[in-house]
Amino acid sequence: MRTFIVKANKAHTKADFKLRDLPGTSGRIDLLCRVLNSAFLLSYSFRKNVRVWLSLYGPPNPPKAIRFEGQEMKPKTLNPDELSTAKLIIKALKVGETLREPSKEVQVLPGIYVSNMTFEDIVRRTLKSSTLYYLHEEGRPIGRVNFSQNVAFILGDHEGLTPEDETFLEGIAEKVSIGRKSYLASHVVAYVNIFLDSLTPPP
Ligand SMILES: C[S@@+](CC[C@H](N)C(=O)[O-])C[C@H]1O[C@@H](n2cnc3c(N)ncnc32)[C@H](O)[C@@H]1O
Repeated sequence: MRTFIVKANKAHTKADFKLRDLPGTSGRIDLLCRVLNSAFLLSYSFRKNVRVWLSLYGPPNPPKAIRFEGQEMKPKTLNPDELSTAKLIIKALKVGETLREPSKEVQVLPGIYVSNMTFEDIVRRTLKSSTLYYLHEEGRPIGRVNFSQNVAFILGDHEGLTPEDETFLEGIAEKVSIGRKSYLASHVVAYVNIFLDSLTPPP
């Protein structure tokens, strides 16, 4: 299983943004749509062995967590275009508006869940079943890491993680780098997926 956790510190936690101006009005939910695309979509098929957590901390009701579970999602739920993916996030945020409990998850569609879980909740839950890595430009080169079966990768949004996020991750997530340049979050996810594919012999 591969898990990607994106900490999106500015991403809106209510569907109060304009679909036709996602970058300007949503706290960069456009970036999250592209991450989902890179995490799940193959040409003509879909990665069932992937889970994505979007950890949203923007206004007005942080935190919100949206979990996408590849094993449960119907392949046609996620399409390559950004707008239809943004509509899935909007649906999740609308369902999440009624949630009061801190950690109860509610199903939005098969394989898509929303909750009020914090970034720390997500990380602690993931640690129970996966080795955790923090994707960072200055980390250990990805080619020198021995990956186990269940791996989880944390990455930031357009502004990266905060110093507080980084302090929390110290000692629990090794920093791993795909190169010294700062790449787009969606490109990083695509690269990690393709790199991990290359470690597994074809069936
Ligand atoms: C667009 S980058 C953020 C850049 C931002 N200026 C910063 O200071 O973090 C989004 C995320 O992609 C990941 N990332 C970007 N380049 C990377 C690299 N070369 N190796 C590993 N992860 C990278 C990091 O997790 C980063 O937070």
